[in-house]
Amino acid sequence: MHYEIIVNENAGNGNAKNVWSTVQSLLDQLQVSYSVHLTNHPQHESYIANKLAARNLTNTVIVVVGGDGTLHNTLNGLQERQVDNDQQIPLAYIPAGSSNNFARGYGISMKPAHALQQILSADHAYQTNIGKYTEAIKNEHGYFLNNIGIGFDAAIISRSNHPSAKKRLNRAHLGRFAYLRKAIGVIYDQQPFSLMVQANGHRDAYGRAFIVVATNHPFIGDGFQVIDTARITDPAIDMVVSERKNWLQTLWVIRAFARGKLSHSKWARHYHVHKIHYTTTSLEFGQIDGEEMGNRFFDLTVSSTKYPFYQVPEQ
Ligand SMILES: Nc1ncnc2c1ncn2[C@@H]1O[C@H](COP(=O)(O)OP(=O)(O)OP(=O)(O)O)[C@@H](O)[C@H]1O
Repeated sequence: MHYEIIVNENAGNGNAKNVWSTVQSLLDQLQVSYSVHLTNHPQHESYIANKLAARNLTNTVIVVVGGDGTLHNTLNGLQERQVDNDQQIPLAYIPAGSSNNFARGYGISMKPAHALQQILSADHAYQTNIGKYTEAIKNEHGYFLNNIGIGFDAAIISRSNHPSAKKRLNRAHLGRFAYLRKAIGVIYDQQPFSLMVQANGHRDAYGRAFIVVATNHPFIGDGFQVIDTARITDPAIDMVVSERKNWLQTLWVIRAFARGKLSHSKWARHYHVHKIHYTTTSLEFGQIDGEEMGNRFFDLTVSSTKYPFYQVPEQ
């Protein structure tokens, strides 16, 4: 097996550089066949992946060393070229970002040497559920590994991506704390919005939506569980919608979110479906796998598909 390795050394506030150094010395020691591609600007991984897919590689695994954003962009860069499922080059992942939610959802060790072992010991690709979306207003389509959120969580990401804030708080290892602190700020600023959801032949109208997250597994933000029962092994899409009624109820919702119990709350609606369509009628923040989608209108259809991962999941 040959490994094409895409490394975003900037991920995890630069921690990915150390991770890559550990992984590289192990690969050299074990005399593994590999090539490395270091990214040097945002989205570069998408371009590299696209070029690799054009080469119709066989007996090759594409390994991403970075965070959820680097993995997301790599997957989408590959899929732009890979029309047929039998062309798909398997992926693998060594977490080196700040959140690493896909690693939590799939069962990949946070220890680089162990994550590498999960790759090198694999003897087949694991067909893994991933999310698929189309957005009708901007005529976009793509894939996600973790989640798509509109409103609350996306507004938090937009704030957290302010470079000074993220670096300062991550350096102090206050990722989860920072996330919740931003959440309080977002509650002050964010207006509830109208949302129409169609699933299983039913239509639900929400007048004061606030949290809208479709997810492939439980994890979001800095390791919070948005829907604790969601499983990557389940091909269904889980989505939670929570409305904002008043201050007390909103704080209760945030408390449930922080404790990983939001989807069980009487203030949230949990969908567990194969396909879901939803629209907003106002400009809202969106995020996909922690990457900003911008402030925009949404007309989304979300379902699931599969992608091969050449990595043994941890139990
Ligand atoms: N060389 C680079 N310099 C700056 N940004 C880069 C570079 N290479 C990739 N990027 C961009 O960095 C962004 C964030 O990467 P990523 O999400 O992997 O790291 P992270 O934010 O630290 O981790 P996580 O999402 O797990 O919290 C992505 O949008 C990616 O395109």
